[in-house]
Order: sequence, then C-alpha cells, then structure tokens
Amino acid sequence: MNSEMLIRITRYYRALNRLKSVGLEKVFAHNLADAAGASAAVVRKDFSQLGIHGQKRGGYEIPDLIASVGAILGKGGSQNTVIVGCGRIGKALIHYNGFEPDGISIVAGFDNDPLVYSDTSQPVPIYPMSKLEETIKALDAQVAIITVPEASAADTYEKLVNAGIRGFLNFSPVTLKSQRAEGLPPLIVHNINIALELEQIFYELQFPNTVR
Ligand SMILES: NC(=O)c1ccc[n+]([C@@H]2O[C@H](COP(=O)([O-])OP(=O)(O)OC[C@H]3O[C@@H](n4cnc5c(N)ncnc54)[C@H](O)[C@@H]3O)[C@@H](O)[C@H]2O)c1
Repeated sequence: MNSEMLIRITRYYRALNRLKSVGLEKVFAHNLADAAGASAAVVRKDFSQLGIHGQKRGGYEIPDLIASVGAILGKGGSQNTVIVGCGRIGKALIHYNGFEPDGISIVAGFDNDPLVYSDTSQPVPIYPMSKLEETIKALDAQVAIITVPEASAADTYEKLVNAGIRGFLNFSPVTLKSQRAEGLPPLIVHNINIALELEQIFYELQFPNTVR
C-alpha cells in the first residue's frame, strides 16, 4: 500500500469510529469520501483492493468495516502511548480526549519534577522517571511522545528505547534518528516541527504556484 492510500485508510478508520460513536450502523462510500478528501469511487476502489466488499446499494456495515480496516492498520493490539515531559505540551496532550476514538490511549505520563507527579487515581497518572521501565512494561506501551526540553531529549530517547518503546513522536527541537538493534525492526521516529510547517505555509502563500 502506498503512503497516500495509507493516509486515506487511516482517515476512513477515524471517520468510522466517529460515526459509530454517534450511533450509526451503516455508511456509504460518499460519507467516507468527505472524511478522506477523496471521491466515492476512490473509496470503493481502496476497499475493493483491500478485499472489503459492501452490499449493493446498502453501503457498508460500520462494525464490520471498523474490524476489517482496523486489522489492515494493525489495530486491535495495544495502542498504548506514554508521554515524557508533562509540561505545557505534555499536559495538553494528556488532557486531550480526542485520541480514544482513533483507538489510541495515552496511558501514563513521566516527568523528573516531583511537583508534576500525580497520584495513580488520575485517569492518566504522571510518574517519576524512575518508574519508566516497569510502568511501560506493565502497561504494554509501544509508543512514546517526547515533550521534554531540548537538552533532555537525547537522554530521554535513550531511556525510552531501553524501556522497550519502539515508536516515537518527538516534539523537542532535536531531530531524533531511528536506531536499529540487531534482530529487531528499526525504531519508528517522527519528528514534529511546527515552525517548519508554518514556514512552508508562508512560502506557499507567497509562491502559490511553485509547490505542488
Ligand atoms: N515541535 C514543535 O513545533 C514545538 C512547539 C513548541 C515547543 N516544542 C518543544 O516541546 C518541548 C516541550 O515544550 P513545553 O513548552 O511543553 O515545555 P515545558 O517546559 O512546559 O515542559 C517540559 C517538561 O519536561 C520536564 N522535564 C525536563 N527534563 C526532563 C527529563 N530529563 N526527564 C523527564 N522530564 C523532564 C519538565 O519538568 C517539564 O514538566 C520543548 O522541547 C519545546 O522546545 C516543540
């Protein structure tokens, strides 16, 4: 599957979960087309390429479609995610309740400032860094969001790798690189830089016809 199709499939999955949460049971290709920014024909083609078939004129059953698309996206297993660095950005992400419909759970935060720790009765507890490894293992988390200051990013990354984390969303200004340990698949690292994205938007506003 190419990356454009993967993005569409992810959007279908997100839209399907939203439709399910408002009580709908059936969906038509054109409903998902709007959500994915594609035409209904593209939606039908994607599904048929993935071996998913709807009923003639009846659309698709949402629970079946969620199960099929979820299996293709590798959902169903743990999508537990932790956050390291629970300051302004980390806390905002911890309190955001829009990840759950996508099947992603923020299950714990970590920080090195005792004033930031919370008790375990909180929906997303914030633990000291000394609890990193045992908590990550206990929660079966595979992905971490790094929201520590620049100076702590590389060290945090290393600690998370040692604790068994395989996927990273890095907000710190340090560009973290994927590592590969023998016998294991490479780590997945996405570096987020809002300034770069904004620069690109400004560039495209200034030179609208040069970027496709
Ligand atoms: N990607 C972007 O576009 C973007 C935009 C804004 C900020 N940022 C970056 O995101 C990061 C977080 O920003 P913020 O405003 O939330 O910062 P913040 O200072 O509010 O929070 C940082 C948190 O990390 C904790 N921390 C510091 N060192 C630590 C360590 N070694 N281990 C564990 N926790 C540690 C601090 O106690 C604090 O709670 C910074 O690196 C900032 O530069 C990125």
